Amino acid sequence: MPRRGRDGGARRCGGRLVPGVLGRPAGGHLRRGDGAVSEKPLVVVLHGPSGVGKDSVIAELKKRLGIHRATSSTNRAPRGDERHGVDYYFISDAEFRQKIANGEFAEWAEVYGDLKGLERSEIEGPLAEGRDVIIRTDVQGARTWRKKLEGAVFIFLMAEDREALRAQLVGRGSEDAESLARRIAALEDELDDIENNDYVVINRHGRLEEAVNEIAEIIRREKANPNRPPARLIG
Ligand SMILES: Nc1ncnc2c1ncn2[C@@H]1O[C@H](COP(=O)(O)OP(=O)(O)OP(=O)(O)O)[C@@H](O)[C@H]1O
Repeated sequence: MPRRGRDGGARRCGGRLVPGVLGRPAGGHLRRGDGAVSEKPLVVVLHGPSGVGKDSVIAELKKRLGIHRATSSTNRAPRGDERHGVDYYFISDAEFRQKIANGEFAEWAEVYGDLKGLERSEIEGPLAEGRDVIIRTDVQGARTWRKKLEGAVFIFLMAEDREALRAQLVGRGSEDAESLARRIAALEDELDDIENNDYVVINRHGRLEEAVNEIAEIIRREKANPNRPPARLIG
């Protein structure tokens, strides 16, 4: 895959990643050979370590770009101030299983005893309307989406200091030993996956806007990229 960016800019993977700020301002739409402007709706898959700022970034992107945040469904009950249609679609176990049987999920899994999945309509519906979609996931989800999505852009959101992420997990002090070990293993798994993404964006402390600007720029550029196949679910 081609590298992008200069001056330590966010780069296309394919070798060693050097994250940072995109190297050059984008120009207008890229043009195909026949002169047609390519401006296709995009699917972005965003993942990164726990607490790195995924929700904060997506909330800003929604405000700015109107991108559709793909909302997962679950058979578990809402917790705390979780809201139906915002955090998840909270549906009954029977309804969830019926949707599995109907082939309505693009992907689903049992996670610590709860069923969670993303319906195809959460991706295909907005795309059909010409809207961009962002999927928030974890590293396992990213691995799955790489096989199930064509034309999607994978962004890894990272903190400026990987040691700080470990320290943050340990320092929370709220976890029992088993849960802490699980979270640290998940962190290592996320970090091992960095090179499999198209871009790495750093969310620097106190500089959320820069990370949002960078991702907005990636989206703008990738939507205009004539070499990117139209985003679609495979199968
Ligand atoms: N650039 C930043 N500077 C300072 N604080 C930030 C920044 N980005 C996010 N935060 C804060 O860090 C906390 C975690 O952010 P957020 O919930 O967006 O992360 P997340 O990756 O979605 O977390 P999780 O994976 O645990 O759901 C929030 O309190 C948020 O306000």
